[in-house]
Amino acid sequence: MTDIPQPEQVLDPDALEQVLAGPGDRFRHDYLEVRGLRVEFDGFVAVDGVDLTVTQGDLRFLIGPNGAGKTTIVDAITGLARASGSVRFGGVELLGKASHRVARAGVGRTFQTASVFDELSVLQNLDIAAGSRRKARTLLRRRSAVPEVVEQALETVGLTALRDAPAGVLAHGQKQWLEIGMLLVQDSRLLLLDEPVAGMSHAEREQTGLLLQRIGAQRTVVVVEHDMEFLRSFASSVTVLHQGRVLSEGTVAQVQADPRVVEVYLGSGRKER
Ligand SMILES: Nc1ncnc2c1ncn2[C@@H]1O[C@H](COP(=O)(O)OP(=O)(O)OP(=O)(O)O)[C@@H](O)[C@H]1O
Repeated sequence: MTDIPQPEQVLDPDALEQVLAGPGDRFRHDYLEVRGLRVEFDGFVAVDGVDLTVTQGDLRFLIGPNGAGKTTIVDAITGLARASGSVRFGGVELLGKASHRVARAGVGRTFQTASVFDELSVLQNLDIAAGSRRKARTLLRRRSAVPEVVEQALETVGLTALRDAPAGVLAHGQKQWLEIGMLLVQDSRLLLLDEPVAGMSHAEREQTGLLLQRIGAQRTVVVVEHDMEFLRSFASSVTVLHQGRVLSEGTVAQVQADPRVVEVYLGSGRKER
């Protein structure tokens, strides 16, 4: 007689959850909810009661004139600027947390200037971001076995062929992609990207847009950007800020047709970047 497994032997709850959860399911209930966000610098109110809801699968662009408060919002979300109000992601309150704890809650950001280690290889940069516990000596040695998460990130950002190249030799766009890859291996489920296509060629911008769409299909992505052509091609929704407040929000077509947006941001006198 064959030994028939008992139900409790078959239904290991952890294994079952893994089987039931498709690859994208892990992100499905993620959303960013900002309420009444306020940031003050020595009496100057840079962010003045901002509400923002961004759901997983949305590719949200934050735009507005210089000084509108876009970067300060990202700083507040990531624990780099003291703020009041509320910022929740995945049900976790982020305000008041130190930036490393915000990162641990699944929130990653890039800066206007890419911050990769130029003398280390693409792979080593990703390894460090993955928080590998291997000793520095082993970390710096070329290896044959690459963790799957790193392999996947290389593939996603299109840098597989350059994995052993020093990051310093990468083109400007490739460095930005490496930084995005570093957020992926850190398992950031919310990505906040500050002017990711600034200084990129047209071809690099196109590739970056497609990359963000791929990532944005699963994760929650907020892009701070001035490049209107890029926005028109890739944004699924837009929030327009002006003097620390939300001026308008909607699809690209809706905000472009909003007379207040035309007046303060898209007006004929404004030179598009
Ligand atoms: N650390 C700081 N101390 C004092 N004021 C600051 C500080 N950081 C930002 N500000 C001010 O807050 C306002 C918002 O700045 P912020 O950088 O968020 O604007 P932005 O919309 O990102 O602009 P840009 O498009 O030029 O990057 C600006 O008036 C800026 O001078």
